Amino acid sequence: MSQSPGTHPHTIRAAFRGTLGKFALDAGFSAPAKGVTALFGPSGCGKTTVLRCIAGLNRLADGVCDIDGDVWQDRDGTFLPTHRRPLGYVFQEASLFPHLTVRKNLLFGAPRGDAGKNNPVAFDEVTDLLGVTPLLDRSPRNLSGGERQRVAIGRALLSQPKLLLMDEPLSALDRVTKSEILPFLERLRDRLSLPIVYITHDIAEVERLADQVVLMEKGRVLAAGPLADLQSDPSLPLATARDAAVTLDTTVEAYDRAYGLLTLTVRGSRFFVPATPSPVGERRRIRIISTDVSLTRAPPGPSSILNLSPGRIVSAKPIDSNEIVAVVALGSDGEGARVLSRLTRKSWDELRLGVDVAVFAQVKAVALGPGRGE
Ligand SMILES: Nc1ncnc2c1ncn2[C@@H]1O[C@H](COP(=O)(O)OP(=O)(O)OP(=O)(O)O)[C@@H](O)[C@H]1O
Repeated sequence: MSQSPGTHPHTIRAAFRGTLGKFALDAGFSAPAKGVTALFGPSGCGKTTVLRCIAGLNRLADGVCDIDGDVWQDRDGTFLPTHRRPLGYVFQEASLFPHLTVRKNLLFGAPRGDAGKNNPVAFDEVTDLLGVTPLLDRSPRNLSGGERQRVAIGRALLSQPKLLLMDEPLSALDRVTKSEILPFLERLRDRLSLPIVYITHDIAEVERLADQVVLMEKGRVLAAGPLADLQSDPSLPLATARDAAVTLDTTVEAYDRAYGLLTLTVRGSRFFVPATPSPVGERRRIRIISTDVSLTRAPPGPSSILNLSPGRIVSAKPIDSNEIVAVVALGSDGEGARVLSRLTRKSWDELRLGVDVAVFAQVKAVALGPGRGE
């Protein structure tokens, strides 16, 4: 595999331009080679095509694919065939070998003997992370859809990839099974230092899993960057959507056992959230929906709303003739984490709000609790 001083360690660089049938693709992005990078956009915008180009399954001559310092494709004609690219690929539906046990399915494609001596991903760790240890001696024939998909993810991981590609891995599953698998994917993201490129058209999956997002539309990249940056950019469609939200990665500061409330800190603020106990220092991701955030100009009197933070309006955009979305940077210096507040134009006018105006952002704690923010 070629590695030269001109390459980009710790980075995924992918850019592909060309046509497939009638479809024109001109999509490029760079992202840190760690955590989950979500390719997000409507059906038919080219997400799978980009993933297939990264895998070497589609070949566009005008293409660059540089994964953590290794060049898989370049405009000078470099093009590694798929089997020489150390990647795992998880599809919408798991295709397991029906005549092999779960254990043999998992080990299929795993390096053996000397080649497997220094495997960074250990068998026991993967089966434990994915909760498939009790299934090892079973046949895939009698596994549920969710169990099959967890085995398929395990098999991809045990091939010891440098990059894991996942193409809508939850879309064939029902809502309950999806919500059962999401915590497994969060654990993979948090415990393994393996970059994942994850396709979805479901914003809820992006909010739960993504560290970076590549926003696609009609074969092009609209924007790419850290999830919170894209969510709080009013020029992008995420911020003005009816269900717009920001996700904040917070740290557990305390737990109030008497009231069942976690205190979570984030740059410029802290939030009280109804939740089960979590160890101090643990990372916790919360989701704050734009319609749950209200603004005041002056600190309010006694209120049932537990979460109150000073901040500053940094940008705003009309959604239609009646509603506006404001981006508020939290903290007394107005430099902290950003949240969205969706409000009526009437409130906007009556409070004389505008960019650079100091405000207090309020969020009910119950809006951040189980089933809402968590
Ligand atoms: N090899 C090909 N030849 C012709 N057209 C193609 C080829 N590959 C993809 N396309 C077309 O490119 C477009 C983008 O498809 P792609 O599957 O990448 O979109 P997507 O964003 O992943 O959509 P979905 O979420 O529905 O899977 C589609 O119109 C598809 O028909």
